[in-house]
Amino acid sequence: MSLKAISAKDAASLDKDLMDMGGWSLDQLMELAGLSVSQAVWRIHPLSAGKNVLVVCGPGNNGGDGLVAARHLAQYGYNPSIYYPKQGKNELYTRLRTQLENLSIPFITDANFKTALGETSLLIDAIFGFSFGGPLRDPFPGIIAQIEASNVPVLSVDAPSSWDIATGPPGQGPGAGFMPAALISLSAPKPCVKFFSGRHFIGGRFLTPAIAEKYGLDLPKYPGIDQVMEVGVNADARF
Ligand SMILES: NC(=O)C1=CN([C@@H]2O[C@H](COP(=O)(O)OP(=O)(O)OC[C@H]3O[C@@H](n4cnc5c(N)ncnc54)[C@H](O)[C@@H]3O)[C@@H](O)[C@H]2O)[C@@H](O)CC1
Ligand SMILES: [K+]
Repeated sequence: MSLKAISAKDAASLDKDLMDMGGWSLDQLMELAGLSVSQAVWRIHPLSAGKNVLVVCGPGNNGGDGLVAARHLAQYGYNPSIYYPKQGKNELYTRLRTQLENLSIPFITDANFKTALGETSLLIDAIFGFSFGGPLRDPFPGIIAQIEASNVPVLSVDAPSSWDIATGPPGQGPGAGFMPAALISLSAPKPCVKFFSGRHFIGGRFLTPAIAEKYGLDLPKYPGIDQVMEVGVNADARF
């Protein structure tokens, strides 16, 4: 199955429509987005495959999705840890951080990132989503390069971080060889999905038929009560 993609501009506009006209708050959308990320983890990396999950969060809402996912993962029995090198200003992130600290979920330091990378069995890339625009600014070139050089399987949230949302991986430098093992697109795939090979999921079960029609999207047919649906698998998939 392949779902229609949405541009970065339309994805931002869709979120704005949901919040300005649809009665949604950002907290609600992020909660469902993060919940779907946690369910994708359960699918590709059950507890029996390893409980340590390193969640790398960026400064925007993609990072917020990672914080929410980490909370759910802890409730499922995983041992998430968070690397949050540049916390954004929105008070929502502070509240999400408090929720995680109250579950004793560790926030690791810059100095401990390399060690944490060596100790995890899965990395969630919640660094950048559809608002990313290259080139990478500090401290992210070094972080992406370390993730790329590691053998840790990665689940990317909404887009592989460092990839241009329209044109995919950068031609050179950090991210040029970055290929996450799995990707969860939120609401709809972004155009860069055509450069991705691996297991592909869709999540963010909150679109209405009217919104889907306005943006020319497919409404995913989520089975039962699932918040996530697998939409494609490439022969190279590493899970
Ligand atoms: N409808 C949906 O599907 C929803 C999507 N959400 C998430 O929200 C994301 C979009 O969030 P945002 O618009 O906050 O943006 P992002 O989280 O994609 O990134 C924006 C942040 O990254 C920084 N940044 C951008 N380019 C950079 C570069 N080259 N080097 C260093 N830093 C850079 C910006 O300064 C900003 O702080 C989506 O991708 C998705 O993960 C949810 O949280 C809410 C609902
Ligand atoms: K990402």
